[in-house]
Amino acid sequence: MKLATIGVGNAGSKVIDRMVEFEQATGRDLCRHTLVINTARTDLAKPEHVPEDRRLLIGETHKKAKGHGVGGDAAIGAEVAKTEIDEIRRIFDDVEIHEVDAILVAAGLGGGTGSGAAPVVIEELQKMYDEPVYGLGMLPGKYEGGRPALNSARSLQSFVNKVDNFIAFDNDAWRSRGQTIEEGYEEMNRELATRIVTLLAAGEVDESEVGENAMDSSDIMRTMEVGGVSSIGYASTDVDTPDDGLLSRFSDEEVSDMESTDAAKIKGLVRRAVNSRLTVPCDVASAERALIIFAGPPSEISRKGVESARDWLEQETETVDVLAGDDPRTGSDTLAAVVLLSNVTDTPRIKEIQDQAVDAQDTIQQQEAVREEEIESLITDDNNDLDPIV
Ligand SMILES: Nc1nc2c(ncn2[C@@H]2O[C@H](COP(=O)(O)OP(=O)(O)OP(=O)(O)O)[C@@H](O)[C@H]2O)c(=O)[nH]1
Repeated sequence: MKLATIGVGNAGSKVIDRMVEFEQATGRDLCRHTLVINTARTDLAKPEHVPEDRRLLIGETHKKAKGHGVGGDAAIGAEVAKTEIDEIRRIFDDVEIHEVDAILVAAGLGGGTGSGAAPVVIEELQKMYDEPVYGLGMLPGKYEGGRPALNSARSLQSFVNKVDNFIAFDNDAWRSRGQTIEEGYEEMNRELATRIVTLLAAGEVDESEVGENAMDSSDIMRTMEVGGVSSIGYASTDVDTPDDGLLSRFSDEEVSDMESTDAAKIKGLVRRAVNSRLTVPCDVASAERALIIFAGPPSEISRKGVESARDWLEQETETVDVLAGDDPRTGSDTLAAVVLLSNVTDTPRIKEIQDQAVDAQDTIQQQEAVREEEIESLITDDNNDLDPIV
């Protein structure tokens, strides 16, 4: 697939930056256009792989943002994006839309810029283009507290209603002990970039000289067209590509045994991808559609293995809509299986965030009411004998 990628806010921009890094390191060419949008000048300087002229600062003249971010206030994030929508639209004008199959908008949903501005950007993109717009959202950890949970629960509604498919990443599930927050985010962003690029870069070449089992962009888009929330599984293994003539040295029986081992390896890789940490933990059986991509040297991708892996996933997901195909990467020293579970409706973490958000909203409302009473009582004398000057 060929993508235009847009990072909104700090987390969204960092993930897009890591995607570009990963695709360059692995010889892929997924992100044909990149753009990052932020309300904080310092955060806008962080990406290492996004050209200077593809970074847009919004809210510089807003009385609260002033180029320093919106401090977690999603309403300001949305307001700033709406006010500067002409500027945002102008920067999209440079995107040669016929060169891309889809647009991906990434954001951390716990902050103010990502949660507030990204849905405004998505709404505009949907008006401007016919191509699908996908969302990629990082859900805040429970430990971050009520405000990020409230931002993300509300922003999730906007995202899912406006995008063609929303890929979720749960920071809680990916948190490791013994790391600073920055180290943790760095690792998460690399893991996420690996999954997204391995998935979406399949079928990026139009005139595929490779076999008929190659996954096509339209297959990926078909799996995602059901909308809702999606999760991604991934597993990889190192490969030792044998000499081409190696098999001829073995008997037919030996070759057949080796093929069964290869098939078992392929199936095992897919089981590992689904049973290890998904981008957002979910009940696999609640997926509406699924897709498996094998990225690696063609000689490592056993046909029998692909078929049995697909059969296995059909049973796990309880759906017949499971596609499996290759992304041949000759010369690659890894074989990866990436599994897209599209429209998963049973994701406990989203329920948890909503509960935390409702509690936070109640607390905020109560605190506001109490605060007004307390200020009133502080500035009023006991018998209310005094009047304000103006
Ligand atoms: N996975 C991941 N999540 C991050 C990272 N940085 C921040 N987050 C998450 O994203 C949320 C939003 O943080 P930021 O992206 O810094 O905030 P913002 O959207 O720029 O908004 P403001 O800072 O309020 O202007 C946080 O609550 C975290 O949950 C990151 O590098 N990786």
